[in-house]
Amino acid sequence: MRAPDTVLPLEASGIGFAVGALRILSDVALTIAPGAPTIIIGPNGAGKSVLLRLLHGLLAPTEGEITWAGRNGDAARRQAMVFQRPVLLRRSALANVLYPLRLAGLPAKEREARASHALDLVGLSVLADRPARRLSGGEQQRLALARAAAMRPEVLFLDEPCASLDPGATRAVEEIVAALAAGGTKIVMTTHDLGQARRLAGDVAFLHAGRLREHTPAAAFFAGPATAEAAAFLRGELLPH
Ligand SMILES: Nc1ncnc2c1ncn2[C@@H]1O[C@H](COP(=O)(O)OP(=O)(O)OP(=O)(O)O)[C@@H](O)[C@H]1O
Repeated sequence: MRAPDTVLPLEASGIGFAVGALRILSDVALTIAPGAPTIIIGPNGAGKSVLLRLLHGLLAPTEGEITWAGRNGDAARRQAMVFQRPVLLRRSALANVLYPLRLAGLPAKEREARASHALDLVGLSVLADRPARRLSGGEQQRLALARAAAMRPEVLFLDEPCASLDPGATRAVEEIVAALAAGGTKIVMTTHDLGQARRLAGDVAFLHAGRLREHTPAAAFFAGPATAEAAAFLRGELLPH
């Protein structure tokens, strides 16, 4: 059950990110509300990963501000992120899921119940004792999702979670993402895969050249994007920066 003290909506107001003279994101205003997944799409180099890292708090914006439920500051305990290439400990799959739960100070019984449930959710219960780094790429990504899910985040950021996975492993990850979303976790995810965006998105944020060009409900976006750039992107055309 969702705690009443939600950290959503997450609001980015006029955020920008620059490294020296290099401007990576400009003037992004985006509200992330509870509900079906928010999918961030756009061409290579558009700034999708940087935007996700800013929202997650791994990077600090050089302009503008980010608030969680109208408050400034750290909502770190209520959100988690899974990266394109999961970083796993040299331990068993189960130990990888248990580790952050221990760091969070949860009692042993709770840790074990959550880890077992999370491994079950991603279909890895039978591989619980296998060294995590010996799992296949798809299994490692599912394990990373289990580890994040076990923390019961309200918001889960996923940066291209299927980038190096084959279609079968991709479908498996999508099913987990859909199950988490159905259970009330707010998913915010970047992807290159338009089919995946169509399958999962409640709303779509389209980034191009460091600017947020559209943020609309998915059905409206795919039926007819409002900008010429998004229309060209959907047609598979290369976009100039
Ligand atoms: N710390 C940094 N210093 C300098 N440039 C950076 C830094 N982080 C990102 N960039 C640049 O900012 C731009 C946006 O990067 P980002 O990874 O967000 O793009 P993306 O939309 O996720 O692209 P892709 O689809 O290829 O993963 C790129 O040109 C990248 O090289």
